[in-house]
Amino acid sequence: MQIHNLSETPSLLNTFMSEIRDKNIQKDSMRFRRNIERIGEILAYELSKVLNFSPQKTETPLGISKEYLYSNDIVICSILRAGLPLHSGLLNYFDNAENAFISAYRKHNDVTHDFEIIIEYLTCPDLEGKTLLVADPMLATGQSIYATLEALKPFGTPKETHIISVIGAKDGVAYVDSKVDNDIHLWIASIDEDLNEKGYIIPGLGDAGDLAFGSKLQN
Ligand SMILES: O=P(O)(O)OC[C@H]1O[C@H](OP(=O)(O)OP(=O)(O)O)[C@H](O)[C@@H]1O
Ligand SMILES: O=c1cc[nH]c(=O)[nH]1
Ligand SMILES: [Mg+2]
Repeated sequence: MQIHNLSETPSLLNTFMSEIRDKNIQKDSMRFRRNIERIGEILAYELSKVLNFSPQKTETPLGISKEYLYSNDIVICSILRAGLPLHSGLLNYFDNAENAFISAYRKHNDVTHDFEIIIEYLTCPDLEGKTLLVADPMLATGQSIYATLEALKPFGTPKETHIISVIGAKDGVAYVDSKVDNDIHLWIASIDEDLNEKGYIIPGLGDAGDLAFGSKLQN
């Protein structure tokens, strides 16, 4: 896997990262969602640099300009729920992308303190020859992302695959790296050191789905 860890180069992104992690600022759920969306916009811009570009003529009021425009057919697949604001950010920049949604969530067992990945819903266009972006803000153990990539296989073979995430745990990134092909890209804003016993990223930010959309009853 080709890992692009944007925290290696300090930028404006750090301001948004600091706000989503801050235990007081993150309580403003509208700001939290918008910051995840803004991070999605930055990740979209960064990954756009490795797309395929071809020259196109643009007629200005005064002449002809040559622009290099990307020609990839993009499909954005987001993991519910927490993936939704990240999805919006990506879609803000990739105007004509097709869209897929999957409900790969972690079902916690309060007795064993373990969880399993449950996939109940998946809607996806044809992926054959397309550029697939799989978006989830939190890459903790990496099991949700990996389960999603496996679940998408019957929909066709993408030309290229990019995983888009905001915060990953070192071990989760290593897990995904061990499971996927070398040519898959990971675009991520930060890779944190640890995971706790409940599978939360440390220092991380807490529960991204709850911060964006409110707490849920366990089922
Ligand atoms: O890398 P993993 O260990 O698989 O964990 C990451 C997953 O956990 C979170 O979802 P969660 O189950 O909390 O669902 P939610 O989005 O509905 O809150 C997060 O959004 C990822 O999908
Ligand atoms: O730290 C974590 C891990 C998984 N999901 C989250 O929302 N946060
Ligand atoms: Mg959650």
